[in-house]
Amino acid sequence: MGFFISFEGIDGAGKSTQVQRLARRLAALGFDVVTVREPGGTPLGETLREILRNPVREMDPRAEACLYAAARAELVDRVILPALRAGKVVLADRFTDSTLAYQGAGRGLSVELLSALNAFVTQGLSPDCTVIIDLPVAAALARVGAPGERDRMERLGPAFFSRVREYYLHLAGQDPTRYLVVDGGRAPEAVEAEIFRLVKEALGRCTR
Ligand SMILES: Nc1ncnc2c1ncn2[C@@H]1O[C@H](COP(=O)(O)OP(=O)(O)O)[C@@H](O)[C@H]1O
Ligand SMILES: Cc1cn([C@H]2C[C@H](O)[C@@H](COP(=O)(O)OP(=O)(O)O)O2)c(=O)[nH]c1=O
Repeated sequence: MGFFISFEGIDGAGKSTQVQRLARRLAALGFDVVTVREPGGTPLGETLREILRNPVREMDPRAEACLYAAARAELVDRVILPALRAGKVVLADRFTDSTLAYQGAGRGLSVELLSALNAFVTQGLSPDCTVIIDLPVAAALARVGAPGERDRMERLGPAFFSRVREYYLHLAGQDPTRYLVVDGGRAPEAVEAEIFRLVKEALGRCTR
C-alpha cells in the first residue's frame, strides 16, 4: 500500500495551494503522487460538486451529508484505493473530517452517525496523516473574496466557520500523531516548508 494524506481546514485556509506545492516536492523526491479533491475527482463526483455548490434551492442537511458521502464513495473506490494499491502517495484536498466538521459541528448533525457513514463509504480507509491548515475565520473568509463572490458554503458566515475550525482543532488534540496542525497565516512558502518537513517525518514513521 502507498501513503494517504488528507488536507483539512476551513474554506480559504490554503489547502488547494499547499496540496499542489507538496505534490511537486514529493514528486521531486521520486514519489509517484496522485492528487484528488472532494467533492469531485470522478464523473459522478464532479456532477455532485456542481449540485452542492449551486443547488436549485437550499437542501436538507442530511441530504447534503449524503451527497458528499456519495462523491466520497466513488472517489475512494475508483481512484484512491487503486492508487494506494499501486504504491502511490495520494494527497486529498478534503476527506472524511470535512463531513465531521461541516455537517457535524457546523450543521449540528450527529458526529456518531456521520462517522458511521464515513466508514461505510470509505470501506474503512482512513488517512495515514492529515494536515490541518489552521487560520482565523476572518482571515480565511477575506481570502475567499467579497460576500457576493462566495459559493453556497462560503456564505455561511463566521459563527458556522468558527465551529468548523474548533472541531478540526479538537480532532487534532485527540490524535496528535495523525494530525499535523500548521499555521496557515504565514507566507505560502513558509507553510509549504513546514508541511514538507512534517510529512517527511510522517513518511519516515511509516513501516508499510
Ligand atoms: N499562505 C497564504 N497567504 C496568503 N494567501 C494565500 C495563502 N495560501 C493561499 N492563499 C490564497 O488564498 C486563496 C485561497 O487559497 P486556497 O489554496 O484555494 O484555499 P482553500 O483550498 O483552503 O480554500 C487563494 O486566492 C490563494 O491564492
Ligand atoms: C468534502 C466536504 C466538503 N464540504 C464543503 C466545504 C467547502 O465549503 C465545500 C468544498 O468546496 P471547495 O471549493 O473544494 O472548498 P475550499 O473553498 O475549501 O477549497 O464543501 C462539506 O461541507 N462537507 C464535506 O464532506
